[in-house]
Amino acid sequence: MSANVAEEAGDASEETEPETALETAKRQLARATAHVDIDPNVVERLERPRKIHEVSLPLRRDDGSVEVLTGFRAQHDSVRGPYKGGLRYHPEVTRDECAGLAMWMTWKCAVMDLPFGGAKGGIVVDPKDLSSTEKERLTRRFTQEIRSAIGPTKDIPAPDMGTDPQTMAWLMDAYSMQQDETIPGVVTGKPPEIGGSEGREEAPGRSVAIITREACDYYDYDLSETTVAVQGFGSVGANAARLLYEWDANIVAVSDVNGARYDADGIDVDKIPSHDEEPEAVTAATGVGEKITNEELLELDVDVLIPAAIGNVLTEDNATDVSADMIVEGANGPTTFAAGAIFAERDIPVIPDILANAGGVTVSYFEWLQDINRRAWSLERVNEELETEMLSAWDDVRDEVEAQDLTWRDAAYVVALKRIAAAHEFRGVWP
Ligand SMILES: NC(=O)C1=CN([C@@H]2O[C@H](COP(=O)(O)OP(=O)(O)OC[C@H]3O[C@@H](n4cnc5c(N)ncnc54)[C@H](OP(=O)(O)O)[C@@H]3O)[C@@H](O)[C@H]2O)C=CC1
Ligand SMILES: O=C(O)CCC(=O)C(=O)O
Repeated sequence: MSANVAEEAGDASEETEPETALETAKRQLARATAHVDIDPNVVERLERPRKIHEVSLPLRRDDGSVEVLTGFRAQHDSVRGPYKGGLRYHPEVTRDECAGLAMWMTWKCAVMDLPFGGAKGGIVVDPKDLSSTEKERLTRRFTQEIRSAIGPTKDIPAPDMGTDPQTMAWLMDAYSMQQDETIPGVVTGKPPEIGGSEGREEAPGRSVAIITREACDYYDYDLSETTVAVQGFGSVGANAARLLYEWDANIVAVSDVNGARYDADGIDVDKIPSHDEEPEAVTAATGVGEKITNEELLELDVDVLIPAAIGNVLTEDNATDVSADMIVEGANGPTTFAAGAIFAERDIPVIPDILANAGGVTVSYFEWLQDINRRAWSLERVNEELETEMLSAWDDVRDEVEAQDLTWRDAAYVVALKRIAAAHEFRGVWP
């Protein structure tokens, strides 16, 4: 273990409370700044979001009753371009979670060298409790409430947990109606029929698969002999699992919210519907391996573990029991700061979310370009350009890992912070 890593691992023993995404993001930032020459005033500015919009959302239910829900849009930093990031519908959304996720979007866009800053939004609601018409009314109301904060050159939402291309279509339509003109570039992740990009839905999972493939190559694993466990079978998890399966990896476990399916001989993941095709279908898939819990999946003795569902699943409580040789983060923030330190101490490489799942925002950028030019790209072109961008980001991060003997997360932060610091330097942050 390197001196840097050993020093960082020492912090783990003090962790007691569960971390919020914002706390994890701030601790990660503080640790990474030690490895990059950056003005402390810029760091102080980056420790907090620039704005958080909080809105009340009256929702008329189909039965006529009314409920008032809460929504957020956190905007972290826009020095490199308009704010960019997903919109999440989930019962555990909080102000701090949106702030932490917005921070991660700033780093993610900078790691990929995209001309965007970071944002994230959310509504505190269980989307499984909403009918389609309720979800549409809620999305239109949210758009109405945040209309002055978003726009193609201001802040561009996209899908995240609990939202999908249809949600983005409603958002685009509501915004366009308010502005009295059709403005496709206000959101990405729309259906291709209204200016969305081919390949956007599969993109975060595709990038997770590409980065897993590169990491296996780097650590000398033959992909066809690599065992992989994937938590979550949604936009990220299912697409990553399916592509890795197509590339001959041995997917031994996949999961949904209710539990996981495990087969040491491998699972044909094409036979299981994704969350989008049918929620909770993994555990319902009879005849596919044995049923285990999500907690057991995280501790399976596999080559690669891909947490691709929710945040904070790898904590100091289970980090010592994780038996995977490598972790590739499909979800945002699946590893707490304390767990990250334990993995560093145990020499388990963790390829961070801000690199691994960045294919989503990268194809969102392609979509934004297509909207500006009013010209669609073919799926083949999208996937080719995504591959190029992912390999270039992988090389940038790997170079920092090797140059400074850093963890993969610290190295990705260094790549991002150098670019953000340079932009702040040129633009000037002080009045
Ligand atoms: N969509 C995107 O563009 C991007 C998403 N991400 C991140 O990836 C993660 C997953 O997002 P996405 O794939 O879009 O989400 P989806 O809503 O498409 O899928 C989520 C999946 O996780 C499962 N799940 C939900 N809650 C739990 C839980 N408590 N324990 C275990 N599994 C659970 C769901 O199961 P079930 O079917 O049973 O509900 C489903 O399989 C999030 O962290 C998101 O921020 C990152 C980059 C881009
Ligand atoms: O596509 C985007 O703009 C953002 C996707 C997202 O929210 C994420 O990468 O976490």
